[in-house]
Amino acid sequence: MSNNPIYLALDVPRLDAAEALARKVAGHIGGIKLGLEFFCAHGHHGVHELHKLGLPIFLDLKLHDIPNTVAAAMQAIHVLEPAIVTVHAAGGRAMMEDAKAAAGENCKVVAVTVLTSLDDDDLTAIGVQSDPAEQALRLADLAHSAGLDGIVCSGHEVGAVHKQWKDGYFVVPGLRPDSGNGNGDQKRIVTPRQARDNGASVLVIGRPISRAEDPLAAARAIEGTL
Ligand SMILES: O=C(O)c1cc(=O)[nH]c(=O)n1[C@@H]1O[C@H](COP(=O)(O)O)[C@@H](O)[C@H]1O
Repeated sequence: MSNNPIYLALDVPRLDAAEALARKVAGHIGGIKLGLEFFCAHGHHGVHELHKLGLPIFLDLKLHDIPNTVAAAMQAIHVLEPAIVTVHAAGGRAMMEDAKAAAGENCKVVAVTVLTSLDDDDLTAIGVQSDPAEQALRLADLAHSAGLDGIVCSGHEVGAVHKQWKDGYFVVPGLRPDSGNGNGDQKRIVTPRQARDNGASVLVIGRPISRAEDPLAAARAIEGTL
């Protein structure tokens, strides 16, 4: 497996376009992240097609349901041999324990803590009194004690989480290489280099590569900053 921490988020609607993009930048990424948009549109077939590139697949399904349902969903994706799968930490300890127990032996299960699209006000609006940093730490603790491999958080929190969970596996999205890139819907952003320096294991990058005028040049440039 490559040491390159960049996982390209293939949030593009067409399968042929997703394949072409991944093929173009394959030498400058360490894996491919297939999320809800991709999976809802292309399902197992799409994942099988992308496997042909020979890169590790991160299946970002953000599972969040009762433990029995999440465990069954984990079993249903075994055949896709994902390297990483996401669940929501807010699903609770039992859900995370059952998700991990149902996962394949070589599959890391990581828990989303606080989405990078949320800020303090958004948390208040959903009844969370803590700020994103406190909430991410609390949910990281819960994920750790439930036996998960790691968590998903922003580059702002990953340093503190890393301090208390030394051998955790930390997935960091919400990355923008420079101020020229629009933040879009992301509210808690850092640069890929900052995330790496703060202890990220995986850097999830989508639009800064997929929407770049020249995706290959963008991927190369980001890789060069690490
Ligand atoms: O689990 C994720 O990957 C994820 C968690 C999170 O808190 N924020 C977040 O942006 N993501 C994903 O990371 C990717 C970020 O995409 P860009 O903002 O285009 O780089 C998307 O595929 C999101 O679904």
